[in-house]
Amino acid sequence: MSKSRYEQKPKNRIQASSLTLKDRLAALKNLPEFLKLVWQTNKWMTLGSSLLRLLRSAIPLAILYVGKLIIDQVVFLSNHSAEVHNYLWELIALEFGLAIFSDALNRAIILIDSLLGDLFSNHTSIKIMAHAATLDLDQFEDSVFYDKMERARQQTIGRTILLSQVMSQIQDMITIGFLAAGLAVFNPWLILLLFVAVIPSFLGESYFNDRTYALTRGQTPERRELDYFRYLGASDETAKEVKTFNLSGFIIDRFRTLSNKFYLDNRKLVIRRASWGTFFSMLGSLGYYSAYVVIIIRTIQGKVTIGELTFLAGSFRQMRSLLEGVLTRFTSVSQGAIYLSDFFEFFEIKPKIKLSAKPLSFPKPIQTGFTFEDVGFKYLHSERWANRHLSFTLKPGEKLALVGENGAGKTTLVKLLARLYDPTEGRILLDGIDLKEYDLTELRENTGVIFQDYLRYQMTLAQNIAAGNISEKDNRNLIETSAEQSLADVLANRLPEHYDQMLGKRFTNGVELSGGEWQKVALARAYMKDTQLLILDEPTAALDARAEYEVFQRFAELTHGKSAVLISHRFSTVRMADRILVLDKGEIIELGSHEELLQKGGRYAELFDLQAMGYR
Ligand SMILES: Nc1ncnc2c1ncn2[C@@H]1O[C@H](COP(=O)(O)OP(=O)(O)OP(=O)(O)O)[C@@H](O)[C@H]1O
Repeated sequence: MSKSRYEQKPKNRIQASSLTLKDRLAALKNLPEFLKLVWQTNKWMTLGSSLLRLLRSAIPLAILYVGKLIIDQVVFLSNHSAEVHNYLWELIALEFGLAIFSDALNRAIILIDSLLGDLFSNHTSIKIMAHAATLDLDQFEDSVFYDKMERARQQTIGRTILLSQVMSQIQDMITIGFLAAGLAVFNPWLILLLFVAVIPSFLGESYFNDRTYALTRGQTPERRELDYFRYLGASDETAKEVKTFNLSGFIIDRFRTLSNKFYLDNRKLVIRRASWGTFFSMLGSLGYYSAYVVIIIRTIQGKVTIGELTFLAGSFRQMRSLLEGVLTRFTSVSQGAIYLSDFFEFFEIKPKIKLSAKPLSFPKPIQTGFTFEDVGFKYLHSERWANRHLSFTLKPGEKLALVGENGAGKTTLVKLLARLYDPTEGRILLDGIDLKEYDLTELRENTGVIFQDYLRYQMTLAQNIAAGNISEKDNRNLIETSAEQSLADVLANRLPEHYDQMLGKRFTNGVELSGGEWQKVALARAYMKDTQLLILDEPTAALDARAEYEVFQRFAELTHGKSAVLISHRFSTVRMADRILVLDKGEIIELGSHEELLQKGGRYAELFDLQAMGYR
């Protein structure tokens, strides 16, 4: 079996089990791409936030320096019993002004960050949805892919936090630069002492972040299971079955076991982290007080003034907390940068269905029809053939019914016809040319498929019908005609808000429909497009006998001249088709008209008699 694109190890893949500092630094290379994304989200806000932060980063040094001047001035005045003159008041006013300015800058930065964060989160969510839309059906059916998409999706909030973290990181580093320059003028050794005090704490943080990351990542599949049980246990869609089968005890037990396992795993790590964190923080305080002692001794010796003492002690204290912040934040920034790998990797996943370089236009009308040439198909990760050795032609205008037991491969066949998958072996031709040569968008526009597991959109009736051809969502005439054709118009007339009625129970004023009513609504989608091929996969299973009869009468009239494939277990429906294709274990065992197959006395005749007997 060939390896799928997303199973291969991408170049920038970082293995989760052991994350070294090198890995973390390597992950930082995702940041330029990330910042580009931020820039694309909103240029002006990005620029504004950067400028304000630059300004803000110079303020601590300025305040400390003005503070030193004030204290020196006060000491001078008190030693010389001199008159307080304007200079002191000016300094105090300056410091006051700086404090107010700094506060205003902070608020402006928080404001811009939160707005930019919202926009950024919307921007990336839209990008994820847009990319997911380009991928193939079987990629969604693969759990490896699904986990990756989940991680890319769930990290939306994480990425928004990362945004302000990266910005703050840059700002704090510039502030440290300013403070270090000030400190270096008086005593460069203090800076060295500072680093020695802070680095153990950084290494500790870094180690524990690695463990947390590895743990969280390793838990992704189980977390999905946990989310699923949470949904099963408390959702309108599951409530009915959970109640009648009395499943809540089972669901709660499973949830409890899983969530308890997470709790215990996490608790161990959190406790170790807290203990080591306390120890490292003590080392930091030791460093600070050592420096403090050095400065005090030098002040007593008269080598620095009292003002300088406060300046140095203040600078040192601020630098320590900034440096600790920067180093701690480094681990979360690199953490975020590693999660970004998941995000960017998701965008590296390419659809497997290859588009033709020079796509052909869909033929109008179809000349010779769709021809299956020894087509076989295996689902991803499956060793079994779902379809094999399929050879037949669906002629233009022909109505073909597919018959076969559960799992015989009927739905798979129509998915191949609609090019939701490409055959594993053999070819499907349209008018003698491989289906792969045709423009995929045109192919989709010219084929209408209603699957047995169609979606019940929690939207209005009109929107539910318009889903069949969303470009016509405002074409009320078309929507109403489609509803008439599928018999959904009676329902529309009955609903209080008619076509604007919200369906389903999820949103306010929603009305729940019966199974058959939903099916009529879904069927209306088929009539929204003037397609050349229509596929109905068990479209009438939930309809009552009269409705089914009428639906098919109309279907035959409305699709006159068009090709159609019907899947049904009801022979009253099946017999209306021009030809019937009988599948068994993915292979064709019979093909012919109702009369021909009855005469043949094979599987079709046997199944037909079986059903007919039930009605006698
Ligand atoms: N997404 C999938 N991934 C893997 N295997 C699948 C998938 N869908 C179907 N199969 C398998 O392929 C085989 C054919 O399934 P298919 O849905 O085509 O049958 P069907 O004839 O439409 O059945 P039914 O009458 O029950 O709808 C089955 O054995 C099924 O287990």
